[in-house]
Amino acid sequence: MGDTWFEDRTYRHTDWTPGRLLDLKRRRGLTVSLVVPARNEEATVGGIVARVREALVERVPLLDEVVVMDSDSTDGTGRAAAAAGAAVHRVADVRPDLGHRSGKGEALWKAQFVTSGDVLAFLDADLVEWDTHFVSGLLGPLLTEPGVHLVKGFYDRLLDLPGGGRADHGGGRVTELVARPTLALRWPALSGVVQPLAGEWAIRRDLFGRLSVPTGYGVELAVLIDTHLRCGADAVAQVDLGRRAHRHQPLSALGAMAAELLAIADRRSGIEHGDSVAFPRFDTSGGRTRPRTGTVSTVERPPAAGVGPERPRVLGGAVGR
Ligand SMILES: O=c1ccn([C@@H]2O[C@H](COP(=O)(O)OP(=O)(O)O[C@H]3O[C@H](CO)[C@@H](O)[C@H](O)[C@H]3O)[C@@H](O)[C@H]2O)c(=O)[nH]1
Ligand SMILES: O=C(O)[C@H](O)COP(=O)(O)O
Repeated sequence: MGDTWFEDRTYRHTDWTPGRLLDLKRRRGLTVSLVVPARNEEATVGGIVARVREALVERVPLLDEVVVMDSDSTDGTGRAAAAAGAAVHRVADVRPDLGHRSGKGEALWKAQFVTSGDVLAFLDADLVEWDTHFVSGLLGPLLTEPGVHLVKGFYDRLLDLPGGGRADHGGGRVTELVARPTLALRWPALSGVVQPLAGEWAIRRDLFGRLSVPTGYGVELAVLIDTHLRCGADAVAQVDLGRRAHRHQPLSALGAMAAELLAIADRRSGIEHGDSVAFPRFDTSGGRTRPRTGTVSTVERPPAAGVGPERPRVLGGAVGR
């Protein structure tokens, strides 16, 4: 790790008040879009949008738009988000000429076609312990340091306990066991990043538009590594946001996420696995353990800046001839 990266590029959300950030934003003439990717988050997305809008649109207008990317939800996610005041886009309906993939990265990539902010900030929709400084806190380094292009949030990751209640630490299992060790071994300049997989991050649009984007959970790791490779570690900053709790995925799902992250990291080290990796799971029902074949997609979208305008749809005929 660069000797001084952590000291030079680590901030606390309390370093700036929202009012100070608004002043800086106006002086820099920048606009900010908040993007919330959501797949089946009916229980939480409405409350998240409502709180963000109240604090960061109505009270202190730091955000120019609040957009929810509805990622193939089968519940009332879109309705709840719209009722709370978000602009809602179904990912599959955005730029249909480019096809549709499932996954969180796809939602973030397509968000570039339906937002206009100079800065894009991201916030997960499954948060259960958080506050609106998760968004405003990310903006400080981007509004004060011209050399910073990507800001990651970090926090204590709480862990739900089996009998109820929450431990103050212990969440972020893939972060601790896969992402951070991978960075330490392959890109030690990034080993001071506390939460490389943080779903709360912000990036300048002109950089995001130049990066290829994994369609699944590899998006955060890829953006971090690629920002470092293109612009150097000093283009990355991190902000302490306090404490965070979210809805945990089961360990079996996290194994697939880990496999995807390793493949994405391999690709950036010159090891290519193709569009998917085989990742078996084990079925232990009936007292016997049997492997069930499974695959994890490692597809990436090309940089959005190189994607041309939407081709006109010709009713009843061929497209774009
Ligand atoms: O196909 C999907 C899957 C997830 N999400 C949303 O993305 C956010 C994070 O997804 P989640 O399944 O809760 O991921 P985590 O288990 O929390 O994974 C962590 O690690 C991932 C891999 O780096 C990051 O993408 C996440 O933001 C980070 O919270 C949530 O709002 C989801 O609704 C989608 O929009 N589409
Ligand atoms: O960031 C991670 O490692 C994954 O989101 C898993 O988090 P969890 O262990 O808190 O569920």
